[in-house]
Amino acid sequence: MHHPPQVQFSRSSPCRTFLIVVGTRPEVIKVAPLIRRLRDTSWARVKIVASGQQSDLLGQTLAEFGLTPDITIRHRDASSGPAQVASRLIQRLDRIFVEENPDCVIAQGDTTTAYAASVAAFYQKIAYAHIEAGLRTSELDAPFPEEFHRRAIAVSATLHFAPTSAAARNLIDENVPKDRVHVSGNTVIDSLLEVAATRPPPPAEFGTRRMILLTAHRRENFGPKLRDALTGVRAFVDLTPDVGVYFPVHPNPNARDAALEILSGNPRIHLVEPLGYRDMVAAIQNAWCVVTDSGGLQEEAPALAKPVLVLRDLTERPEAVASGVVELVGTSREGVFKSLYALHKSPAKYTQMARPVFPYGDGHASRRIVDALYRHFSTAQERQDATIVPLQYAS
Ligand SMILES: CC(=O)N[C@@H]1[C@@H](OP(=O)(O)OP(=O)(O)OC[C@H]2O[C@@H](n3ccc(=O)[nH]c3=O)[C@H](O)[C@@H]2O)O[C@H](CO)[C@@H](O)[C@@H]1O
Repeated sequence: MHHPPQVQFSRSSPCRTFLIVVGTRPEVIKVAPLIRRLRDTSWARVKIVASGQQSDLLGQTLAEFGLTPDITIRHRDASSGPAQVASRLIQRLDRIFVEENPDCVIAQGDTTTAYAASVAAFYQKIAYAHIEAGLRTSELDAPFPEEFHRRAIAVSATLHFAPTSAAARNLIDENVPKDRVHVSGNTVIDSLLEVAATRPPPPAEFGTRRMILLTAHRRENFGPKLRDALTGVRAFVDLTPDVGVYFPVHPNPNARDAALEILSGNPRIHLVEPLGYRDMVAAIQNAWCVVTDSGGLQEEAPALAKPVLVLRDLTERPEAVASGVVELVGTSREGVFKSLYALHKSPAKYTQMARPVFPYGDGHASRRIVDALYRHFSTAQERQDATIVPLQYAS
């Protein structure tokens, strides 16, 4: 990955307008550093559209990052299946895109919001920049419906910002033109390193025990798979007195009900409300290991040298698995129990998995994206007028 030059733009450059569409907590965490960098330029006008895909978590995360949406989509219809949300959003975003007439729509990841924004942008012939492009599992329905969203977005996006070279290769293999694919790193590492550097204090319940930081809310795990996986965690913790669990429980009732039923009643297991990002980073930094089905945590925990056991059979993030710091353990009770037991029993295994690795970025992804956006959306004359100042990077 090369370090991009910092571009100082000519004062005479007219602005380009970017509409950034977000709908969920992880999208906000991942676009916040990009919004800040774009707003720091003299040539980009940025507007935030909050899609309302998530209600509370979206608002809380925007507030934590000091972001105020310029446009908020409110949903009178409470039905929340992907088809209902996608169809409502395509219509609403279409109208917004006509009214705002941006030069480019930017969206992140694989949510219904990112997908609906790509369809609406396509119909209005507006450029679409996809952040975190090219992640793929080999199965269209795992994760569901996110894998479909990613693949569909790639068909119509104008610019594809891939976090890794493997993700870029996936896109090129799908015939995305090479010059539209940029390996930027994942912007989540920009957010993570910035917050981690402030050394936020650990949550009160952490104490001195070895704490498992647990999160689980993937739609394809809801039901028996999630219950099995949580039962494996419970059995391990009941048998291992020096271990505890810290579980910020997702508000989705499918996740919440299973968590309360299976994990309540052990004083070493703490079920807590979703954490703000600062508290979450502190929890990762102070955890013994992370057990999760989340995508973001597979990217963050390796950078903070924490072993990750993934409650899935497949991952679109093979890089950290290949480094030996992330293990796919599936969702069977025995599999989850055995993996935790092995990590606890073998200091050599733990040391091998508790190494800092950075396959997903170096904290400078947003700079690379801003630089590529400038190169794409400026004219040759504007570029000629601009002064290019190489950035000094800390080693
Ligand atoms: C299928 C898949 O992998 N899709 C992913 C999915 O996101 P996810 O699975 O990563 O979603 P979550 O687990 O909800 O969020 C994670 C983030 O939230 C932080 N966090 C968590 C709990 C908490 O209490 N407080 C917090 O602050 C945590 O540290 C992390 O940064 O959609 C994204 C958007 O498109 C995609 O990028 C991404 O591929």
